[in-house]
Amino acid sequence: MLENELYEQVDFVENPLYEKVISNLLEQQYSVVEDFFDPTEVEMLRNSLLEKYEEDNFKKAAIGNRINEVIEKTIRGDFILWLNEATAGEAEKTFFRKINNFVDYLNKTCFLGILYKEFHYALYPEGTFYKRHLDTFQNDDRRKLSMVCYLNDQDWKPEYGGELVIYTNENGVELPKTIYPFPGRVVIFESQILEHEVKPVKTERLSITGWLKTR
Ligand SMILES: O=C(O)CCC(=O)C(=O)O
Ligand SMILES: [Fe+2]
Repeated sequence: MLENELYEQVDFVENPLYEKVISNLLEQQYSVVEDFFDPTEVEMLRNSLLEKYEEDNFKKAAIGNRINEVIEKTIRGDFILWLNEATAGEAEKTFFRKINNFVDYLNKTCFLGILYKEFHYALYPEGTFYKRHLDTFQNDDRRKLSMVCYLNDQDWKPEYGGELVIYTNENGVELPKTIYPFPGRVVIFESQILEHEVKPVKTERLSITGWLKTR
């Protein structure tokens, strides 16, 4: 037993990327990282998303919880497909391996107690948006951290729109932070604290969005 405990401590390797995310979260309640996934992983996920979208597997995103869903195009206009880890393909398996690794790290270092996760692909067609909201308005206060990974084309330009705007608050003053959905970029933020919105997109915008949840 003692031997095992010792091994567990020796096993722990500090991960600079995850450490950066953690200190960002502590300091400003959100973090933006460019190298959470490598370019081949992003490309695989992007292709998988597009394939599934073309096969018509996506549905119009709703608001409210799963029992009380309302489709409200004046609030959000994206199409989504929930991911199932158990039946995931190669691209999604790789995705979940990394997410699980990250969750383990968070639970070991921050005692966040993340027990569940849920992720969906999202596609915002031209002209769509997601109005300012809090992710816990889905009646799910177990959502602790929101994660978005952008799967846009390599030549994505700021003028294509679809910025994520996070409304931070510094000493009682609201400070909107604009984050462009460049491919491979991952945004992580406190689900219960930070309101945010997706500005109208001028061209199709692709991502994976998900939540790390407590019990
Ligand atoms: O795609 C994004 O940048 C954010 C999406 C979002 O806010 C949501 O799905 O709840
Ligand atoms: Fe959101």
